[in-house]
Amino acid sequence: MRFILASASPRRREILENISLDFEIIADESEEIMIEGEKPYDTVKRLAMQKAKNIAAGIESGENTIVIGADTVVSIDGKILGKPNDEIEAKDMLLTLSGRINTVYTGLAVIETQSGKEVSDFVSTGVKFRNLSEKEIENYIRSGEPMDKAGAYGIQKIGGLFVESINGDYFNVVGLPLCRLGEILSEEFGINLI
Ligand SMILES: Cc1cn([C@H]2C[C@H](O)[C@@H](COP(=O)(O)OP(=O)(O)OP(=O)(O)O)O2)c(=O)[nH]c1=O
Repeated sequence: MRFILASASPRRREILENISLDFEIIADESEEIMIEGEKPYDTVKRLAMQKAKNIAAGIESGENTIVIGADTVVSIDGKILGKPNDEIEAKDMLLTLSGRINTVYTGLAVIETQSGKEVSDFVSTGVKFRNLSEKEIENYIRSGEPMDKAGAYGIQKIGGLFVESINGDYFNVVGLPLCRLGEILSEEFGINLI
């Protein structure tokens, strides 16, 4: 079985490398469009499926291939926070997150090329931030870390200094809900990673 991760995210890559899965990376470059009023779990499932489908469409028939797509957003106050467009937006996001609980949603999509079977799901994790000072937010933005991350933070690096606790799967916050992925592969595709 051939595995393809349809993602440019180094975090997702690392999570799969850590379980010794033999996989290739083909990133989908298509635009991620937000739809007003769409629920965060629908957004992440839709975008994960878009990424997986775009890559699966380019796979030549031959070896049976599993294509995995994922998409992550942060949600707070009923609003979806994607990646910040600039440092001002990053600061706004971090001020909003300070001292409160946000919910991270990651959508997963798995496609098997030979059967054409498609499965998608999502996982959510609550993340509690301690109070952040203006100086800490400014220093964090200066580090460059927030700019390519949903909600303007990365729990796995410097952003971990802000996270008091989480409720749910840590890997889901980083961008790939590993436990759910293993379950989907086993239950829906008969593939056991362990
Ligand atoms: C909340 C949070 C997000 N993130 C990252 C995960 C994702 O890489 C990114 C959200 O952007 P995504 O659009 O989900 O993914 P991506 O653009 O990095 O990669 P691709 O579209 O090719 O799959 O935010 C962290 O690394 N740590 C965190 O704590």
